Amino acid sequence: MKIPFYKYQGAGNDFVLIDNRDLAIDHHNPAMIARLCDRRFGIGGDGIMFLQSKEGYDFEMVYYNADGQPSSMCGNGGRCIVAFAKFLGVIDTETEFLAVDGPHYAKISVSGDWVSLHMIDVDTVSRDADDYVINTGSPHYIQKATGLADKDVYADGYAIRNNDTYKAKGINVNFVEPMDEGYFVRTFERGVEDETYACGTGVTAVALAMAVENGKTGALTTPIKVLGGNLNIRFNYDGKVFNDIYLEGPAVQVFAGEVEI
Ligand SMILES: N[C@@H](CCC[C@H](N)C(=O)O)C(=O)O
Repeated sequence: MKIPFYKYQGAGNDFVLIDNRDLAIDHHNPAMIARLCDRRFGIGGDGIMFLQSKEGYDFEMVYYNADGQPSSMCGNGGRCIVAFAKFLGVIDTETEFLAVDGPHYAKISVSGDWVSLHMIDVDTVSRDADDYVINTGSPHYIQKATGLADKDVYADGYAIRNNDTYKAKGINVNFVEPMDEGYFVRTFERGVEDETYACGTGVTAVALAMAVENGKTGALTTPIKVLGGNLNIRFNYDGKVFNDIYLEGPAVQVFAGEVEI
């Protein structure tokens, strides 16, 4: 059967988007999902999302990683599906939708290509030696780096993601270096098993870790440059809990088509 699809990217983190409000597509099919995300044999993407109806919400976000497996929250995916919902006429400029980690509020620009996404509160910051481990909807490892532009992020990220501590459940690995008023971040993503051009829950975790690292509290804003563009994270931190966390950045439709499933 042939189905329509849309391709979106948020700071270079790219996704296949499918309108499944009529539940015509049975997406519990890892081989099909992995084939659609394959960059040579499919459409190509770091993940795929199905927009579905959900009582009490504007819509539900059903997310799969490129490996075909359902996973935890995708921040850039969340921003892209909000842009998709606006494109479909499901929402106007504000929304409350349901994702795997719970309800999310988001606001989208009138032009439809800039999304500010409310993320879950965070009350736990763990350490692994000098590094940080934080769950912002997905699990993240954060390590400071120097010379990040030239770092072998695949090799170093792969080694941490597959060490004895993290191998079974997996973890996303973020390397961070100060830059201008904010930071430069590169991420090795679980479920893609490679470096991606951006990771929304990842840069959010980095911003929180750097607040702890630098002893900063209050209303904070952290601009972050990634391989695919620029993202911004706003939040409040009282020294114990991070709340009112917003992940902000571009969410753009790249092309549309039909694909055989
Ligand atoms: N790219 C995402 C994260 C997607 C989930 C991740 N690969 C995982 O399985 O933990 C983002 O923008 O947050």
